[in-house]
Amino acid sequence: MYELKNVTKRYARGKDAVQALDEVDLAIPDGDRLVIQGPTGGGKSTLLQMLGCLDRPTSGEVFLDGTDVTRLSEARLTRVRSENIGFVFQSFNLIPTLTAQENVETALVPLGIKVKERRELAADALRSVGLGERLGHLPGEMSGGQQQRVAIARAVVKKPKVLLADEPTGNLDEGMRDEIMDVLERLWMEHGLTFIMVTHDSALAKKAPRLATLRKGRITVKENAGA
Ligand SMILES: Nc1ncnc2c1ncn2[C@@H]1O[C@H](COP(=O)(O)OP(=O)(O)OP(=O)(O)O)[C@@H](O)[C@H]1O
Repeated sequence: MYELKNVTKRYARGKDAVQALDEVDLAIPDGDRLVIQGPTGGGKSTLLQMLGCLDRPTSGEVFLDGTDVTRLSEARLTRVRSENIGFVFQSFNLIPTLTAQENVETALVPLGIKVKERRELAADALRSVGLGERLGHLPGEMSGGQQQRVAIARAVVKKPKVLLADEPTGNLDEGMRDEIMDVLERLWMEHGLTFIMVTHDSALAKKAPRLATLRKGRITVKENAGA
């Protein structure tokens, strides 16, 4: 469960400041599926960074399961992130010299899981996204859709509570977009994840049960009865 209270984020830009988030209040219950959209520069990625504990607000509070994460030390914040939060980005961010299995394993290293178990968990996660035959492939030997599935396996292998996705289909053609969304929706249903996705894709936004729109750092949220 997330609760954002009065979250403001300002970035310094030369002598000026950019207000990327402007007094955002937002509650996200466990197991929610929330899509965030809005014009470019509206603050979507900044909001995702706050939710992902990748950055701190200039002011305001971000509660994750009752703890104000803005007050945690860097070390505790890193721990919260590596245990609870999986990320999927538009650019798959895989390590090109590591195999699919090794890429997925990297998410388990900070959790102190032993090598043998890491390998097994990574293989299971890759099978769950339909890549059981590709464990030893390098990213460069896979299609964009397959690389994104590796990135999804890496995000969910630690069984996080929360999955954050920033334009996960932005680099993919339409066929692959549907394939990736099917994988994400299945994982959301199977694992009871809280799934928060930024997308410019209005077809995907229409399917979301809850839709947040960010414009000039200000948020509005509406339930999507048609989804
Ligand atoms: N690290 C930074 N330093 C300075 N300004 C930043 C930084 N990150 C974001 N901004 C500014 O904050 C505002 C919000 O940016 P953000 O990336 O959150 O928007 P967005 O809605 O994700 O945009 P897009 O759809 O183009 O990805 C923009 O004006 C952007 O230029």
